[in-house]
Amino acid sequence: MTSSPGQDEVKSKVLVFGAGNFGSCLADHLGDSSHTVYMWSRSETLVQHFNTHHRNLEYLKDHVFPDSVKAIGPEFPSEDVIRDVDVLLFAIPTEGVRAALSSLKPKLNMDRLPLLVFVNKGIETGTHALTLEIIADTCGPEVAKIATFISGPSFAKEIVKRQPTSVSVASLSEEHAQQASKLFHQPWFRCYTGDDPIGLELAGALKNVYAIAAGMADGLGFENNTRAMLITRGLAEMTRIGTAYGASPLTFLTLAGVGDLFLTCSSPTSRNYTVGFRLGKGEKLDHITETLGSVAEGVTTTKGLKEIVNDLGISAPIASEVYEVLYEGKDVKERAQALLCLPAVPELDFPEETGKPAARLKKKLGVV
Ligand SMILES: NC(=O)c1ccc[n+]([C@@H]2O[C@H](COP(=O)([O-])OP(=O)(O)OC[C@H]3O[C@@H](n4cnc5c(N)ncnc54)[C@H](O)[C@@H]3O)[C@@H](O)[C@H]2O)c1
Ligand SMILES: O=P(O)(O)OC[C@H](O)CO
Repeated sequence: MTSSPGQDEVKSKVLVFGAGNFGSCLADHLGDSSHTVYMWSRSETLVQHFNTHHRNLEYLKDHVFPDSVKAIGPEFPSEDVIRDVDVLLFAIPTEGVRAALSSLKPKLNMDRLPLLVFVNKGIETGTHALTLEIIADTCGPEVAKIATFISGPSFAKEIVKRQPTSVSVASLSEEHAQQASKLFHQPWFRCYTGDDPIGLELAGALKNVYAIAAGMADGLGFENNTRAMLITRGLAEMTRIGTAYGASPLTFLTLAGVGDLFLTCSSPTSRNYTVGFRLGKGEKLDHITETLGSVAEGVTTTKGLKEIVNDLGISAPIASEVYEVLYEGKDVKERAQALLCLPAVPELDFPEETGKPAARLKKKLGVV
């Protein structure tokens, strides 16, 4: 596939934080589009091997990366490197974002901020903060207001094979959402922009919890009807939570919402689905996470989501059952049966009170 006419001809310097599946996949994607890419890893062995062989020792092992991608590390990137690039791309799990941004902040040139792109899909445990809030806490509201977020149905191992993929790109700043879209957009990686980063973040984080539920159902031996039920009722639940939070309900019908929910609830390529499937087969959570070899953000997000749902005082039966299995040691089969025995309710019910958490967050950012 050739590049589309009229795409961005300007070549950028990009620093990717995280050399896992998605960090290296996006480094490859941007390097392929002739941008200059630095990829930071905390592993010295990975850095040396990558720069010698153009391969990642730990993730996407079969893939050969273009010369335009150089690994750096294991030390956190220097101020010189950070101030020299146009784009900072964060592809590390949500639990690591606060520490990374705290190290970054003193090195940022606040008079000439780079484009900041976040692709993690999770809710922070303890604070139950979205990444938008973590950015505000660590780097200040001015940085959060221009931060951009990418989410959608996008398995790293398919992107490196140039399987046509589409994602949602959102920011409180339309200008910056456009910039991020322009940077990534290719015929095989199509970007659609939006202005609801809170909804996009919630959609990307929550679909991981429902992917665990879908995996559990498959692991227990349930078939296609059951998976379709979980996807659809999961979407209803995500939309109810997101609307109560203050996101647009329509965001849950985007690539970042139903698109990614479909993908991760129906494929063993999904790590979250795999966690659920293995739980459904009777394995213990600790053993699964120790042997998975990569992060499944839904596991920690289930904890943060529980607090959000409790604070909002709304019904989220599927997420609650996932929480009970993961964190209260309840039996998967017994919790699935409990879900099936819930009384009949109206199919569509939106929360009466909406918007408080998003309003609080926007106030923190100085956005009306
Ligand atoms: N893999 C995918 O297909 C995919 C697609 C879209 C979004 N994502 C999201 O991207 C994020 C990263 O996922 P991934 O697939 O690359 O995970 P991964 O487990 O493959 O790699 C994570 C990387 O982050 C690094 N890391 C972990 N904790 C860190 C910390 N505290 N500080 C700095 N670096 C740290 C690891 O060393 C590793 O390089 C997740 O939020 C995931 O949901 C992944
Ligand atoms: O492997 P998962 O479950 O983390 O899913 C990866 C991406 O989020 C798919 O879009």
